[in-house]
Amino acid sequence: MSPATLVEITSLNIKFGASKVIDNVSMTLKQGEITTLIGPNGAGKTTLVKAVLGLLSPTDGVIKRSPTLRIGYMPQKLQIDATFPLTVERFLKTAAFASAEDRLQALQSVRAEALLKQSVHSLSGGEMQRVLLARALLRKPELLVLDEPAQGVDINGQIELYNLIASIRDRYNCSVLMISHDLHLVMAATDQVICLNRHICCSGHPEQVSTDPSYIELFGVPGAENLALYSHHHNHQHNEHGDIVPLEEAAEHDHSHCGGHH
Ligand SMILES: Nc1ncnc2c1ncn2[C@@H]1O[C@H](COP(=O)(O)OP(=O)(O)OP(=O)(O)O)[C@@H](O)[C@H]1O
Repeated sequence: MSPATLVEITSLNIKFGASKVIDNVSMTLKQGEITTLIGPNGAGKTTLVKAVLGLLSPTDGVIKRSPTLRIGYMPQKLQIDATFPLTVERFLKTAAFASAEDRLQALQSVRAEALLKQSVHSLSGGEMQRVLLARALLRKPELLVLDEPAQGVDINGQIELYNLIASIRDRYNCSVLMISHDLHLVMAATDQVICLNRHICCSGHPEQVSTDPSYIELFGVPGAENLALYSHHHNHQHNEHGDIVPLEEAAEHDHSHCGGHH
C-alpha cells in the first residue's frame, strides 16, 4: 500500500447466508479524497461501510488498512432518550476522551459552537447532523465515515452540509467516505463516486454542472455553482433476480439501468 492509501479493498465478497450482498468489490480510499457511495436501497452500501469500519468480516477478499488508521464515524441516526437531559457539551463528553478545547474546536469546525450549552433535544435536523459530525471529529480522524450525513436536513441545509464536509476535508486533510442518496447533490468536491448495486456498477469523477437551468431553478445560483452531476452510463442492467444482463449498445446511455434511485 502506498503511504497515501488509507484503505485498500480487493475482491471483497460478503454473504449473509446464501445471499451475496457485496460482490467482488475493489476500491481504494486515499488521504485527502472524498469518496461517495451511491446506490439503490439494499445495494450493500451500509454493509460495505461496516466492512471498512471493521465491524463485519469479509466472506472473501482482503481489506487492508494503514496500521494506525484513526476513523471517525457519523452514524445515520442516533436514538437519544428524549427524557434524558443532555446538552451538546455533555453529549460530546460521552463520545470520546477529549479536552474542552478540542470539543470547542470540533464544534467550531462545523460552525456549531453556539450550540454548546443547548439541549440536544431542541436541535434542528441540520444542527443535530453538525453536532454528530463534530463528535466524529473529536477523534482527529484520518478517515471520516459518514452514513447519509444530510438525512433529515432541508435542501439548503444539505448544500451547506456538503460544503462543510469539503471544508473539513481541506482543514484536516482527512479522507471521507460517505453514503448519499442525493446524486444531484453530490458536490463538486467529491473526488470519487462509486455506484454500488452489490457489485460496483461504475465509478469515477463527478462532473461539474454550473449552468444547467433546472439546477439553478431548484437550488438558486449559489447552490447551483457548487453542485455537480455525476454523469455516467452503465454497460449492463439487472434482471429481477439482480443478475447482470449486458445492454444493447443503443441503450447504454440510459441512467435507469442500474436500478433504484441514484
Ligand atoms: N446482518 C444482516 N443479516 C442479513 N442480511 C443483512 C444484514 N445486514 C444487511 N442485510 C441485507 O443486505 C442487503 C444490503 O443491506 P445494506 O443495509 O447494506 O444496504 P444499503 O445499500 O445500505 O441500503 P439502504 O439504502 O436501504 O440503507 C439488504 O438486503 C439487507 O437486508
